[in-house]
Amino acid sequence: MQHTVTTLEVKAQNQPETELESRSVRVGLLGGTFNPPHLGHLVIGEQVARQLELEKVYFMPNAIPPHVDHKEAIAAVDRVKMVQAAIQGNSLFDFELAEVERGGISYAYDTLLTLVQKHPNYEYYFIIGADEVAYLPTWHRIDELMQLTHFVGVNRPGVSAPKSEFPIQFVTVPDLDISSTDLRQKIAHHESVRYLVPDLVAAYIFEKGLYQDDDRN
Ligand SMILES: Nc1ncnc2c1ncn2[C@@H]1O[C@H](COP(=O)(O)OP(=O)(O)OP(=O)(O)O)[C@@H](O)[C@H]1O
Ligand SMILES: O=C(O)c1ccc[n+]([C@@H]2O[C@H](COP(=O)([O-])O)[C@@H](O)[C@H]2O)c1
Repeated sequence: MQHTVTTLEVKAQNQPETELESRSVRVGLLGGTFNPPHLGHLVIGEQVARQLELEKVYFMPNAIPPHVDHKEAIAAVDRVKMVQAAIQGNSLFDFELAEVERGGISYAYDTLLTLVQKHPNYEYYFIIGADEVAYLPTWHRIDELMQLTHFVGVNRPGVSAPKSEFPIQFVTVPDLDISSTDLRQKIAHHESVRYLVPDLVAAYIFEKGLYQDDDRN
């Protein structure tokens, strides 16, 4: 069963919302399952924010990723807490809980409709890895989604240079060959994940005993 987060215990950690609300702002959105979040996510968030001069990058854990054959992720509450731990200390980073609070399959189109209504002065840049760029044509209501957000593609090791029929902006980031899948396997096999995930995320994983069971990874 997928759990949803119904209460938001932690307020946005950085700039007060009121300050951002009063002017037009370019913000990044890094959607993901974050099962678990890792250094690859942080590097792409930082690089895109700096290179495109975004004011914030919102890390947005999904509820159920819209893939037919996805493996069940761990509880949303754990993924949210790991994301919050991962982004600590970077004033460019914040988090967005629209998808876990909504629950169900997290179609980006539904999310952006809500976010654009909530923050009419935000210009969104949805960040996706090269692996996801190829699937963009299959995204739910992609043509309408393109009217609600820009897309930013970033390179990812092992994935050939992506091309897209859509007007995507590409940003080059340092290659980090890290994936959540690989991390889950490493943890189950008692291999080191140090310097692959932030220390606070590793501490959370081991305190909660996450990803120990190989069958669920
Ligand atoms: N090392 C990386 N380099 C570039 N992009 C990445 C990297 N890791 C993740 N991304 C991108 O970040 C977004 C969120 O990723 P996600 O949470 O699914 O992590 P993941 O490592 O791809 O997970 P999994 O291995 O479980 O599929 C996706 O658009 C993905 O392509
Ligand atoms: O809206 C869609 O149809 C859609 C299809 C595939 C992926 N996404 C989103 O893209 C982000 C990256 O996906 P994933 O599976 O790599 O974590 C995440 O926020 C997903 O919810 C969205």
